[in-house]
Amino acid sequence: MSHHGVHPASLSLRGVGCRVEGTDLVRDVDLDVAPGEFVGVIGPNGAGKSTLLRTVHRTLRPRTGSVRIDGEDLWALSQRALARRVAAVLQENGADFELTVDEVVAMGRAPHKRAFSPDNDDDRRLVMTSLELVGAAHLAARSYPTLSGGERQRVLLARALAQEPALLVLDEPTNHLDIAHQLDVLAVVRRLGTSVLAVLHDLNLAALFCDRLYVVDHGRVVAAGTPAAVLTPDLLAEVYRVQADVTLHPLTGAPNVVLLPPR
Ligand SMILES: Nc1ncnc2c1ncn2[C@@H]1O[C@H](COP(=O)(O)OP(=O)(O)OP(=O)(O)O)[C@@H](O)[C@H]1O
Repeated sequence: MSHHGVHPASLSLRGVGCRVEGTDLVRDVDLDVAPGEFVGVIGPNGAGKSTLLRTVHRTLRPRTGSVRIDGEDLWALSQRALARRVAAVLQENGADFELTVDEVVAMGRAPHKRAFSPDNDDDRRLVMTSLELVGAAHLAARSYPTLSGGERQRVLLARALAQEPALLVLDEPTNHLDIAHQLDVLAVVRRLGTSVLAVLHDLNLAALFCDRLYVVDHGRVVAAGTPAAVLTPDLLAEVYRVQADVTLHPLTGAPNVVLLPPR
C-alpha cells in the first residue's frame, strides 16, 4: 500500500498506436507499469512521449491497441472513476487559475466527493500534507497566478497527490525545478509507493529514481529495461546522436551518463 493507503495500480498498454492529422505519432507500443513501480519514458524531442502519455491520462484516444488499468479498459471508465485512480501533472497545466494555492490543491479532492460538498477536515488535512510533501506549505494562502514556474509545478504535483491516485502520470515533472527540488520531488513521488509513469529528460535523474525505462524514438519503443540495461553508450548514440560515457556510480550504484562534447 502507498503512504495514503491507496493500492497502487497496474497499467498495461498493448499495441497502442496514435494518429494525429494523418500522421502516426505512436506506433504499436507495449508498456507495463507494475503496482508500485516507477517507470520512466525517455527519448528525443518529438519522439511521441507526451502523445503516448495522453492515451493514459485520457486526452487522446489511441487509434489501435488497448490501455488497461488493473485489467480494466481505462477508456471505458467514467470520468469520475478515472479521476479517482489516475492523476496527471502535465506541461500545459499552468493555466492561470484565479485561485489561492490551497484552493488549487483542494481541486484534487473533487473526484472523491459529492458535487458541491464542502471540504471537510480530512480534505483540508490532505491538502496541507500534500503541500508539505512538495515543500510548498508556505505558499498555501498565495494567489496561484503569482507563483514562479517551479512553485506552480510543485503545487500542481501537490494537487495530484491530494487526488490520492493509484497511478500518477507525470510529463517532465522536474522541468522548472532547481536541482534541490528536482531531487526532492522525485524522492517524494518514489516514497509514495504509488505506480508512476513519468516522462523524464534528465537521464541521470531517470537512472536514480526509475525502476525501469522505456526509450521512445519515432513513435516506437526501441528499448526497455532497467536503467543500467538501457542507458548504454550505443543506445544513446543511436537514439540521441550523442557520444556518452556511462559508468555505474560508486555511491549511487546507478548508471551515470557523462556527455562528451561533439568532435
Ligand atoms: N496536432 C498535431 N499535428 C501534427 N503533429 C503533431 C501534433 N501534435 C504533436 N505533433 C507532433 O508529434 C510529434 C510527437 O510529439 P510529442 O509531444 O508526443 O513528443 P515528445 O516526445 O513528448 O517531445 P518533447 O521531448 O519535445 O516534449 C512531434 O513531432 C510533434 O510536433
